[in-house]
Amino acid sequence: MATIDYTDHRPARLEVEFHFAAAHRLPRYDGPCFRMHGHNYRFLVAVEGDVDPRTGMVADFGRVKELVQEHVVQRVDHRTLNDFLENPTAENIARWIFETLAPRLPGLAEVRLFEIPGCCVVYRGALAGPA
Ligand SMILES: Nc1nc2c(c(=O)[nH]1)N=C([C@H](O)[C@H](O)COP(=O)(O)OP(=O)(O)OP(=O)(O)O)CN2
Ligand SMILES: [Zn+2]
Repeated sequence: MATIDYTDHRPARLEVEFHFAAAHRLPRYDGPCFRMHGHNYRFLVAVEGDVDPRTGMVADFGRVKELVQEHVVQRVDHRTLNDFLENPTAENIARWIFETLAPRLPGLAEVRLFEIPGCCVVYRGALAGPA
């Protein structure tokens, strides 16, 4: 049996993947994305923290899945994103997902959103201002 020193708390990061399909248009875009069109979005939610010595987990994958499904996926899947975001770029969608989850998901570290295969945005919350 492997030996782990459980009193030596170590951080870890978990990531859970989600999908939704939605329509959007970019009202300030000079090109085809100005017109209404759709994407199959994919996003990863990352949670960081110390591994609980009793459970051996940072957070329960199942609890993360429930929270994100309820508060994000069910609100955007098969919807028009412009109904609640004025300019639904990948950057703004990732930020909206992060800010929706942050009060509900302790340890939320990052949202990585793929709008089209090979192109993603990473949002990590507000950057620290000058000291
Ligand atoms: N930084 C960003 N750039 C672009 C965004 C965005 O949200 N953030 N969004 C778009 C368009 O909405 C669209 O999602 C991407 O279009 P495009 O690059 O044209 O990719 P397609 O796969 O749809 O088209 P191809 O011409 O086949 O590559 C644009 N940029
Ligand atoms: Zn688009």
